[in-house]
Amino acid sequence: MAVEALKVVITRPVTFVTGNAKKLEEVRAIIGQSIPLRSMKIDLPELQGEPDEISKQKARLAAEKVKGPVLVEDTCLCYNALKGLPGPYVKWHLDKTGLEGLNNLLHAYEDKSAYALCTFSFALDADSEPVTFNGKTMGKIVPPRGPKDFGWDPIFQPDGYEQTFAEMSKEEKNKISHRYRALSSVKAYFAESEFVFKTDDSKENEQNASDKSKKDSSVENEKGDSTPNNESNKRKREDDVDSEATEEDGSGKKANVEKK
Ligand SMILES: O=c1nc[nH]c2c1ncn2[C@H]1C[C@H](O)[C@@H](COP(=O)(O)OP(=O)(O)OP(=O)(O)O)O1
Ligand SMILES: [Mg+2]
Repeated sequence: MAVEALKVVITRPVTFVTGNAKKLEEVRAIIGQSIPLRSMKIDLPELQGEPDEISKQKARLAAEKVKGPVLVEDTCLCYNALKGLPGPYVKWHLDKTGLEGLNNLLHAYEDKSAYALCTFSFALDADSEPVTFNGKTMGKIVPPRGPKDFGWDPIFQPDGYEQTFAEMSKEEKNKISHRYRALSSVKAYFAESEFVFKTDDSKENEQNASDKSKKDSSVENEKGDSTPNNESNKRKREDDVDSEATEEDGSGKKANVEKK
């Protein structure tokens, strides 16, 4: 039948590939059960270019490693006075100069307005062209306020709010964030798509999810954790995904997509 013929059966959950445990936490909270999702910690290269291209390229690299359907995202913090910079390079600025440095970048400018931009890409497999989804939240850059457990949250105050992202509850941030907005489009895409998930390891995913969220919240700020292969890691950032969510999660399984 014509309708049947358009369906694409996906027999493995979508693998969200990230090295950042805080992102993963938010993605899980926002996506809920709407898309079968597992996670894998791979530190994909920090690429250069326009946000959509960076995100698409991340998806291609992730799909090559996972050999199955993947979701990735790249996050930018864009200052209007600096024509969108630091943008995708915010991670380096944060790592090298911290929140104060990110704030001082705007010292010479009146205009403190900025936006947070999240760009997700989904790739069915390494040979498929990734599909991209954007979400943007407008705000301004302020001196740091609130807990410092996730990136530049303490210096970003969204428009219409007196609190920075860091000062808000997770629930509140997840209702208005760049990530939430981009994921709304991701969810709509899957809801309207021809994809039918027939995964048989949903139990395993639930297990992964609850294990990880427990660990993520308990390892913050801790250095030198006890993960066996961690000794050679130079510095484990507080927002790294727990290395337990390793490549073991998804590799070694066979073809995941079959067209009807
Ligand atoms: O909602 C957010 N609130 C505050 N800070 C955030 C947020 N989302 C990402 N960030 C930080 C993490 C990194 O310093 C940079 C984005 O870089 P980005 O390459 O996308 O993230 P990442 O390398 O940590 O993880 P991934 O392995 O998914 O690439 O902004
Ligand atoms: Mg990255």
